[in-house]
Amino acid sequence: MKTIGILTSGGDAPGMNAAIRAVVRSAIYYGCKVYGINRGYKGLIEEDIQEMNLSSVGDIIHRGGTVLKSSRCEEFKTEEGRAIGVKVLKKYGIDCLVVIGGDGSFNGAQKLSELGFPAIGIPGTIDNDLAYTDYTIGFDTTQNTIIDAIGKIRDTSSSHERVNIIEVMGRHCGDLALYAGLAGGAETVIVPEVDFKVEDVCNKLKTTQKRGKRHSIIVLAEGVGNAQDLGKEIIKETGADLRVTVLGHVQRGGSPTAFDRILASRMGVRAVELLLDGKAARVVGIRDNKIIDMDIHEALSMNKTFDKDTYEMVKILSI
Ligand SMILES: Nc1ncnc2c1ncn2[C@@H]1O[C@H](COP(=O)(O)OP(=O)(O)O)[C@@H](O)[C@H]1O
Ligand SMILES: O=P(O)(O)OC[C@H]1O[C@](O)(COP(=O)(O)O)[C@@H](O)[C@@H]1O
Ligand SMILES: [Mg+2]
Repeated sequence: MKTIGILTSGGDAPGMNAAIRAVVRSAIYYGCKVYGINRGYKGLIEEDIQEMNLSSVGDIIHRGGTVLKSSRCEEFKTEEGRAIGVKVLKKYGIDCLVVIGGDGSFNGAQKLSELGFPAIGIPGTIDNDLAYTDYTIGFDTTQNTIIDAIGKIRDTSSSHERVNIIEVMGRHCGDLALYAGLAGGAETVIVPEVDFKVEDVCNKLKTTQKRGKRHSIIVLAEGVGNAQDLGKEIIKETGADLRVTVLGHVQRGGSPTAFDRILASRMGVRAVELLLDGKAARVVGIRDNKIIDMDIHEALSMNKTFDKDTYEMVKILSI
């Protein structure tokens, strides 16, 4: 019988609970013992741990956030911090660890593996910034939250014939801006992966205004820069009546979509199967709708390619 530890780390993401449920329920089904580690690596170092049973994960599949709580923990980036972590895992008799988080959390899991402690990563981040997987848990829900917001802003933007800049999350990855921009019918999408000129944005506004389109939605990825500053430059150049909305943490919450719940469930079960097979230092992902797993070092060394075709398509569809 194996003893599995599970934690959630980094920015929370809708669907993390569905992944926790899948790991706990499938592990118990296969006869394992499961310990939930609260507040990510911070809770590991501080020994904030409890055993989980089938009902610990009851009534959570539909809930956003993470019942295990999450954190960012600087101490775990140090050798000393990780050594404490490994000592605590051993003290509880934990044989292997499931880490649900993003690129940063996976770096932590990789370091644990280098210390000889078996860890498996499940991608939970709204950013969709991991190259080895088509989707991360939470990305779909957040896209839907953003398009809901774009729709509402569009109503007032159209009534007042305004330009609205909507700043969305994604750290250094433009996926949220790009796909939510496409689905929300944005006129302009600005992402960190593609250089842009304020002049081009203004020229587009002038062109569309000439054909009678008086409102415009600009979706800006946070990694590019400040939405207020961009707004000021556009007003200076065009005299537009312009408003800025920074969506912020509303994007991280909410009940996960069916897509994220199903993805999380499939990934959680695969993570447990890997551990039962004695596999370690691997991450779970999805490609072409098939659940895959790969070496964690390999996954983290992959560079994400930006979907330039879709970016060009947004331009064509918004003229
Ligand atoms: N290089 C690293 N070595 C060890 N742990 C790391 C490393 N990078 C990040 N972590 C751990 O993972 C946590 C979450 O990382 P972060 O980048 O904030 O979020 P995410 O995992 O969602 O990308 C960090 O606070 C830290 O505890
Ligand atoms: O929770 P915080 O500290 O406000 O961090 C905000 C950042 O976290 C995210 O929401 C999620 O990023 P991670 O999944 O990498 O933690 C980013 O999109 C955003 O830049
Ligand atoms: Mg990240």
